[in-house]
Amino acid sequence: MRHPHVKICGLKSREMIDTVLSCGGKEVGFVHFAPSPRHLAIDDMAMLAAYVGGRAQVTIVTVDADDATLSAIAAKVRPDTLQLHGHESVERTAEVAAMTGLPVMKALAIGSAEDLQEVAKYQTVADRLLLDARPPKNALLPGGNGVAFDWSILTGLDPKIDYMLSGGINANNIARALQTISPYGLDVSSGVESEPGVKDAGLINGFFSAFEEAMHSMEQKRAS
Ligand SMILES: O=C(O)c1ccccc1NCC(=O)[C@H](O)[C@H](O)COP(=O)(O)O
Repeated sequence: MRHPHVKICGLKSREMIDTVLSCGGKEVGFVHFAPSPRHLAIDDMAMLAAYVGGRAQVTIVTVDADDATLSAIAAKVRPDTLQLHGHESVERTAEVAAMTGLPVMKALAIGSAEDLQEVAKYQTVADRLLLDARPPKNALLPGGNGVAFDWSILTGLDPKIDYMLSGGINANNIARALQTISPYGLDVSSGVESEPGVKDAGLINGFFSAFEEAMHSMEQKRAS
């Protein structure tokens, strides 16, 4: 049984990075998208990435960013992964990977079984896929909205395709998510916030406890 790797996204401070690392988080995400309450300037992301210092993977979230922005992120922040969370086409995704030389994670919105066709297209050019909920109507952000989708849709996915599950995951639903599907990674943001953009150490600890408990009880069930 695989033990998914957890990414906590939208971190903005050293203190919260420390909390995530002490809980066993393997990846941290910084958001570079001005309308987001989690937005960070490139220099601030570079400072926090240096603070992480290889203790976890660093992923930078961008939304339809231009070449100059992506090049500046690659040069100054030097993340492990660039997350493309906008309407980047298959061609643009390949272009960004070639231009920056960085592994690219393409976020795809999932709302129905038809959306799995997009997964098949993008998995040929993206190093990783993040399967997220469709943003609610009139949402200002394409991600980080705290909404979940029907995870059972993903049971129709080719089992050879690795993906990170995202969208509305929290301490209360993580057990159900893991009973439904087996992603290689989990991505959490709003579920560990006290208000949009404000991470909460208690909620981060609570999420990791619920995650480990869910894994433990599934492993015990398998063994019995
Ligand atoms: O989090 C944001 O503010 C954000 C803004 C613009 C594009 C993407 C954004 N977040 C991307 C993420 O990877 C989130 O962690 C993911 O959508 C899950 O968020 P949530 O449903 O809040 O857990």
